[in-house]
Amino acid sequence: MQPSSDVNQRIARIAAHLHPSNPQMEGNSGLRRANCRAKGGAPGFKVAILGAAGGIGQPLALLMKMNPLVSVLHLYDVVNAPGVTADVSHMDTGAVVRGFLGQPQLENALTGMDLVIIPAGVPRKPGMTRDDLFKINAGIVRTLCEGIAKCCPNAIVNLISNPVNSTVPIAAEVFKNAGTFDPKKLLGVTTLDVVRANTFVAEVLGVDPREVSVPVIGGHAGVTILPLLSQVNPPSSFTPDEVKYLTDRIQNGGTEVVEAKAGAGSATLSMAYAAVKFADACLRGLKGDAGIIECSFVTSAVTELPFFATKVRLGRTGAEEIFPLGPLNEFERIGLEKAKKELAESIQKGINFIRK
Ligand SMILES: NC(=O)C1=CN([C@@H]2O[C@H](COP(=O)(O)OP(=O)(O)OC[C@H]3O[C@@H](n4cnc5c(N)ncnc54)[C@H](O)[C@@H]3O)[C@@H](O)[C@H]2O)C=CC1
Ligand SMILES: O=C([O-])CC(=O)C(=O)O
Repeated sequence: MQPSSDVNQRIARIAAHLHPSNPQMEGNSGLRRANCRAKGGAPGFKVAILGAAGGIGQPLALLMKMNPLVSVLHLYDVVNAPGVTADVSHMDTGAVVRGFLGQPQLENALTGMDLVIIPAGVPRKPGMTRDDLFKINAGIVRTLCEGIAKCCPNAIVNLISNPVNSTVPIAAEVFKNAGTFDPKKLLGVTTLDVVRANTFVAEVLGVDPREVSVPVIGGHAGVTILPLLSQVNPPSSFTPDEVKYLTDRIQNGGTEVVEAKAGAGSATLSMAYAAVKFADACLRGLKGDAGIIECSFVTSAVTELPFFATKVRLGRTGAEEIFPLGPLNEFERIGLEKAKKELAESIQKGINFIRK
């Protein structure tokens, strides 16, 4: 193992000198862009993706580059950021793209950002739980959040890295230690559970998934993913067999993809779609659009747990209103108790990682 300072110095040298043909990379002179009279300062939001060269990061970068609310897009990773940046920067959409490679460039990647999206970390292989990722991803999330606390403490954070049930508490502890914690601005991304629920419910009902809205509460792993089929919009009824089938499939949607990919990772394309759906909702909230409601795993008092996913209203300052669970049927009440038990342990594990 090389000492990390050596590795960091090597990465900095690579970033500064080995990509002279890539004027979007941090560390280059930028002469070409200056010669091109690049405007800069276009209206819109500044967004960073941390883990931008990964399976989620790349399609997420593509989709965020297409978002008209984004004026500046920073792509950070510990590998392959120059290639992804060069590629995405050629798209003829408004956002200016800049790349950042390795820890020495993390602070520049984060400075001035309005929204930071984090899909950095390792994905599951068949047979693993999301909690099996804790060992590696907890440390990655801690480092990245320390950077956010220092460089863009007011940014909204969309946390994708698993296990979300633990990484969100880790991020909260890091921000508390730094004195920058704003519970409204830390949002665990559970949108893929809602996207899956809408899709599977629409299949059962034989309708267009765009017309279906299923609240999914709790957390983002196994039984902590609790779809509220009694609150589907438009109001729909399901047989007990349908409820069981749908609940199982929604709770195990991630595993379904992990097994189908057979060792090549977990959901990336549907996740990038879900991440962009959620990030776009956050940006519309920041812009001042009214009535933006999404499910998210946030600091919450709707149960006795310190974090819980429910519908939230997104506004200029983040998750401005957290909605209660609403009326649950007997099946959902039993599911809620199971979800809370597992969630309590995962949350505590995240908190302990920073406190102990
Ligand atoms: N919240 C959700 O609904 C979902 C979460 N995930 C999670 O998202 C994470 C990423 O998944 P994939 O993109 O498929 O994995 P991947 O392995 O394809 O990409 C991860 C990227 O993170 C980068 N990375 C690693 N350490 C880093 C660091 N310290 N700083 C910045 N970047 C770093 C890697 O270089 C890689 O490019 C996993 O933890 C996965 O479990 C995946 C799907 C859904
Ligand atoms: O299942 C996984 O490991 C990735 C994930 O969180 C999902 O697809 O929901």
